[in-house]
Amino acid sequence: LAVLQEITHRTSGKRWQEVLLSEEDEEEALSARPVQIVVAHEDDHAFELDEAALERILLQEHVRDLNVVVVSVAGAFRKGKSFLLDFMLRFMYNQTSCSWLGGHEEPLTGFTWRGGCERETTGILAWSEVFVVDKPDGSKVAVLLIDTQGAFDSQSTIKDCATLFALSTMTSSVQLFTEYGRLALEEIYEKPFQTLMFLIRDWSYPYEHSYGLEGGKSFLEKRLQVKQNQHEELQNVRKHIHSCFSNIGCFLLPHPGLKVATNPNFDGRLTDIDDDFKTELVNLVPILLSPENLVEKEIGGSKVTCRDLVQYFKAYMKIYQGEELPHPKSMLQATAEANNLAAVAGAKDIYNKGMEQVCGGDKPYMAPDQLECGHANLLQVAVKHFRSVKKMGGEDFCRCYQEQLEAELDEAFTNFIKHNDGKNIFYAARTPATLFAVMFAMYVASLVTGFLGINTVATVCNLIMGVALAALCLWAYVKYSGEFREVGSVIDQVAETLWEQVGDPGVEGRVQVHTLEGGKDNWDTSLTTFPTN
Ligand SMILES: Nc1nc2c(ncn2[C@@H]2O[C@H](COP(=O)(O)OP(=O)(O)OP(=O)(O)O)[C@@H](O)[C@H]2O)c(=O)[nH]1
Ligand SMILES: [Mg+2]
Repeated sequence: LAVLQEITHRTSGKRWQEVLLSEEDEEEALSARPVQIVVAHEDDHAFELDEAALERILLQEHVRDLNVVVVSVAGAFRKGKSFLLDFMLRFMYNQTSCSWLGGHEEPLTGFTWRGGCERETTGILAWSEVFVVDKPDGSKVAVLLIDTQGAFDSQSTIKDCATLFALSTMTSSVQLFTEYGRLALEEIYEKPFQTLMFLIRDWSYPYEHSYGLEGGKSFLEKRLQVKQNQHEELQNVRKHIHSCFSNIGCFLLPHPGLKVATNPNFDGRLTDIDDDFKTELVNLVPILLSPENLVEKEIGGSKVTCRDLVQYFKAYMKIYQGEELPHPKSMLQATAEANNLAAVAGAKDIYNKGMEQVCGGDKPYMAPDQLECGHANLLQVAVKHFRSVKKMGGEDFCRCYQEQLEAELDEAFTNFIKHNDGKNIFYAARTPATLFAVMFAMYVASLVTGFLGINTVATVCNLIMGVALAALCLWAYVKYSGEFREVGSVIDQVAETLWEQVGDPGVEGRVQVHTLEGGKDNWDTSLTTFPTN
């Protein structure tokens, strides 16, 4: 569920306090701390995705295949976004307890927050621990909390703000967001975004609209009404918002009290916060985060897993690298691209897991034709999975990615073959056997030529025998110690070439043919005896 975005709005002379938009997004975490996943470079106003940090969080074994619920907070700077997120963290850590709000004297920690008028959070941060939650329907989901740089501060350009909004909420500036939503609608006929929650802080008119969700609902209905005499742009924004989100809500939060707002020594402890605020906070956070209310992130009508989310992040980040704000169409294209890449990653995972079962590291050597058979089956399963995932971008676009998938699986198969061959002790013994054979041949040759009196040839034979012996000793040392591995592989290569020239070309031939022919579903096992080339 929920991205929260603050916007300040003035209508009919009244200040519409800070509004926090809540929507559904993405992410998860590692060892309980905020991790910078998008770094903001101040000098050139560029943003950079820390892919490694993102992957460390999202590709953890226990969460990567779970559908993700991303709760991210976006909005104007200095409005208490990080502060609010820290209460969400408290809920996530203690949700079974009714006193999840924490001890009265406990300072508030988690995402860094502070008082003052200078901005604090820059770029985008994710909580390193991804929470795994059991939903009432029995499914498990991964919940990721995200904090974003505040908008409209004195150092950021409009593009910076729009980029961050768009990245964290996939919506950012209303124009970009609604426009994107409209394009996505044309293609998939479903609402592209899930939940949008406006959170209005410091609400001072409870006598007109009461605090909480109900008051927020009546207030929002009034504000989102489309009226005939409204400017067309205002009308469009209102219509678009409804057509883009499956669920729109609004929550009115009271002022937290003067200590929170003005005391420089305030450290977040509950005793310093007004009771009204705490009461409403206890109502608000479960609306966003309790298991029955968690809404999984969907893109193009399909639920997104943590693994998929990495692809989406990369794709969206890429299109924001340019000088200009991206056209909504390129955002849609990026979504289609990430859609397909995510499906490729999922299919590859199925293949790799399946192959691990068939011929993983702890499995003994298996006959090449059985291995090929396993590969052909899993290739089919993986491609079927890829095709069954709902994707945007059309058939031709999808076909390119299917080809990419098939090529990558063939490459993976080549590695599985090598790995399997490595388990064959006869295969492993090829180098010493060849060297022994060379030594023996040279020994016999030197004896014969010495007997016949052709001493030069005999000397050369002896020399070659000596070289082969030295190579054998060196090879044995490399294999034993693991040092000078390059020298070891040169010796292996030379021995392999000799083996191919004189010995059985079958094994190597099979590997070679594979690389050339890989990808065919109905593998012809008779290829195993094809000669090299
Ligand atoms: N008036 C008011 N102040 C609040 C509220 N919530 C938090 N604050 C205060 O707002 C100040 C800023 O909090 P932060 O959480 O650092 O704000 P932020 O939006 O993350 O700020 P940036 O990271 O700079 O964008 C702190 O002093 C909080 O005590 C609220 O609901 N109303
Ligand atoms: Mg902050």
